[in-house]
Amino acid sequence: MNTIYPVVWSNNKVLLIDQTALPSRYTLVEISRYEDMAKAIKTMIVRGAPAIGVAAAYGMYLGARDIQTKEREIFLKQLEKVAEILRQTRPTAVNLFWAISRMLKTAYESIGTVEEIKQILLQTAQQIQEEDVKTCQAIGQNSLSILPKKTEKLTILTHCNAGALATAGYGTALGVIRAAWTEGRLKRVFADETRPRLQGAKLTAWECVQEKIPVTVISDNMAAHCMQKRLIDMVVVGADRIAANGDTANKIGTYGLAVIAKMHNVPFYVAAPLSTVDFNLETGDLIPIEERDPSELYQIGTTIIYPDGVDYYNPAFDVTPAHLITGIITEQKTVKPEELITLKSDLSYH
Ligand SMILES: CSC[C@H]1O[C@H](OP(=O)(O)O)[C@H](O)[C@@H]1O
Repeated sequence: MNTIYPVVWSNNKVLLIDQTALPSRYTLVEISRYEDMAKAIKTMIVRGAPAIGVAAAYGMYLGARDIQTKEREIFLKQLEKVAEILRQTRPTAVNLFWAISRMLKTAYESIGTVEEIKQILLQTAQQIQEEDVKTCQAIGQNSLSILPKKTEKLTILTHCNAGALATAGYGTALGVIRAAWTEGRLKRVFADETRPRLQGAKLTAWECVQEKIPVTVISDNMAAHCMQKRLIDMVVVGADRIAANGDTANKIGTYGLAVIAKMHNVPFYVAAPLSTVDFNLETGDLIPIEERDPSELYQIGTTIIYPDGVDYYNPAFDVTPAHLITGIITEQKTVKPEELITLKSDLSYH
C-alpha cells in the first residue's frame, strides 16, 4: 500500500515533500502562508496536476486564515485576491483551477461567521485531498480489466511522474502500475527519464524503488527502440488537462510516445481523474501550454550544456490527439476518448 503523501496538513501548517530535492534528499518544506504555497507550486516543489490542486486548496485556506476581518463581503473580496495569486502559478493543469473554484464556491455558499467559513474551507481542502486518494485507487482498480491479456507478467512504460508524488497519494499512471503489481500482473516498469526536468528518472524511479517494483530507467530517445524490440506491453501516462473530445495535455514528450506506440500497436492509455477533464474545452488545441524557464534546458545541476548564442524553446507539455489514445482510465470506468463526454454528468464537482 502506497504511503507517499506529497502534501500533508500537520500542526496548523502544510508539509510538502520537496520534489526538487528527490531522489538525493527527502526533505519537507513547511508552508504557512498562501504566498509561499504559490511559490512552491510555481517552482515545482509540489507538482503534478492533482497534487497542485490539493496544494492550491490548502493555499486558499492559508490565505483565508490570514484575512483579518469579521465582515463577510470584505473577507470574500480578499479571498478572491488569494485565488488570483494561486491561479497565476501554472496554466495547464486544470485541477489547480478546479480546486480554487471549489474553495471559492464553498466560501460563497457557506453561511455563518467569517471564522466559521474559514473552518469550512479547511475541511473542504482536506476533503479534496481525501477524495483524490480514493479516486486514484479507483483508477488503479478500473485499470485491471484493460491490462493486456497475456499469461506472462507485463512490462509497462510510463512517462514523467504521475505517481503518488503527483497526486494526493497512490497516483494515476502509477496507480495503474501499483494495482497491476499488487495483482501480480506486473513484471517491470520502464520509466522515461523525461527531459528536461527528469521527473521519470528522479521521481517515478524513486517511487518504484521505495516499493521494490522493478524499474528500468531509459532516456526518452530509447522508447522507440524498446517498442521496436517488443519490450513494452503497454504505455500508461497521466494528464494535466483533457479536452472534452479526449485530446490530452501531458508532459512534453507524451505526444511522441503516443505516435511511437501507435506505430508499434502498443496500447496507449491515459490515467486521470474526471477532475482533470475540462469539459468546457472542445478540443486540445485550446489547452494553454506552460512555457518554463530555459535554464531547465541548458543547465543540469551547475553544468551548462548549451553553447552561447543558441535560442530556446521550453514548452512543459504537449497535446496527444484522441485518435492516438487507446483509452482513458478514470475513477468511474475506462472509456474510449470519444466516449469521455458520457461521463460529464458523473463529475461530482466542476
Ligand atoms: C497525475 S498528473 C501528473 C502530470 O503532471 C506532470 O507535470 P509536472 O511535473 O510539470 O507538474 C506530468 O505532466 C504528469 O503526467
